[in-house]
Amino acid sequence: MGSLTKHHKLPVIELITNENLKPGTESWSKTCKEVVSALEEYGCFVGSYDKMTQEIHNGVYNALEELFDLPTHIKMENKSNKPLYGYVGQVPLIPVFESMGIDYANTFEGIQSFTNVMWPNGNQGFSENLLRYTKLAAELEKIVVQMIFESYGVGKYYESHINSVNYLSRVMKYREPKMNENKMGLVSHTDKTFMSTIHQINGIDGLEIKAKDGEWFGVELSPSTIVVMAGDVIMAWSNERIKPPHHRVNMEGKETRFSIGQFSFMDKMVQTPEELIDDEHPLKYKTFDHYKFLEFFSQEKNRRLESAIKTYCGV
Ligand SMILES: O=C(O)CCC(=O)C(=O)O
Ligand SMILES: [Fe+2]
Repeated sequence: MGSLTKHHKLPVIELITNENLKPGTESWSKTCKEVVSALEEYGCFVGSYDKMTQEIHNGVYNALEELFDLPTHIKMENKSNKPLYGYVGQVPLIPVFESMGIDYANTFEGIQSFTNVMWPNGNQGFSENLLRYTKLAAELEKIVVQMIFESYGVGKYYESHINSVNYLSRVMKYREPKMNENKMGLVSHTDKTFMSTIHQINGIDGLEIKAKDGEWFGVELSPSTIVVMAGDVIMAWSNERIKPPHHRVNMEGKETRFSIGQFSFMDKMVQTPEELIDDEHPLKYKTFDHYKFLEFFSQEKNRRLESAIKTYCGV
């Protein structure tokens, strides 16, 4: 594992309800600039969101501990007909990693149908705890997306974009590595999403980001923060104004870590707005179907491409 640099620090952006989160205010415009500049520089930032309370955080913590304590054969019942949406675990390259996916994660029905597979007799506490977080994460992502659309002068497309977004949540456990075991929790990758949010649950850092200059740096996170990250699909949509950062999880010297990622996927064709195409930014991606892109990426032969999205629909 390469060493980490201290040259970079992920920008922390305060997102305060009733202050800078009201469209049209001066404070909103200032925050839009901070958000877009962080995304253009690092592809992600740390959002310090006042609605992300200790209570919501603790609720997710309890939910995840209870969930991962279930027997493996039950966790493996987490299946989906969408590619890469189900249970992941016991992978030889990343033995410490285990994860489950929850589709339509910000809806009652989505959480409920996941809960019913894990606990056929129901588990209301789990569902409630999780839903409070997934709704919040979706809300935060939508605010950030609105800021991006407005900043790039394409606010008129925001409503139709939001109406065709679905959220997949992935709950993740990285157990403490044993001696001589691979310490990598997740290998370097970019997300195949429009955008992602990541919340770290139990105070164990491990997320690392690759800066534009190629240097890797660690991210320190607290219970009230959520990392907001660009995926491959917003790169195509924005005609490469925003690029997804390579990131990984390193468990070297770490205790068991829990996190929850929430990933946005588009239900309609993804197209670069014509306003984002000009002489300086000629069109770089053809219009494409997000789930077909995911299918493409899920094939073994495409998993290690330099940029799956460029190969899939680059002009
Ligand atoms: O656990 C984390 O902090 C990151 C997870 C991640 O990168 C992913 O699920 O794509
Ligand atoms: Fe990721």
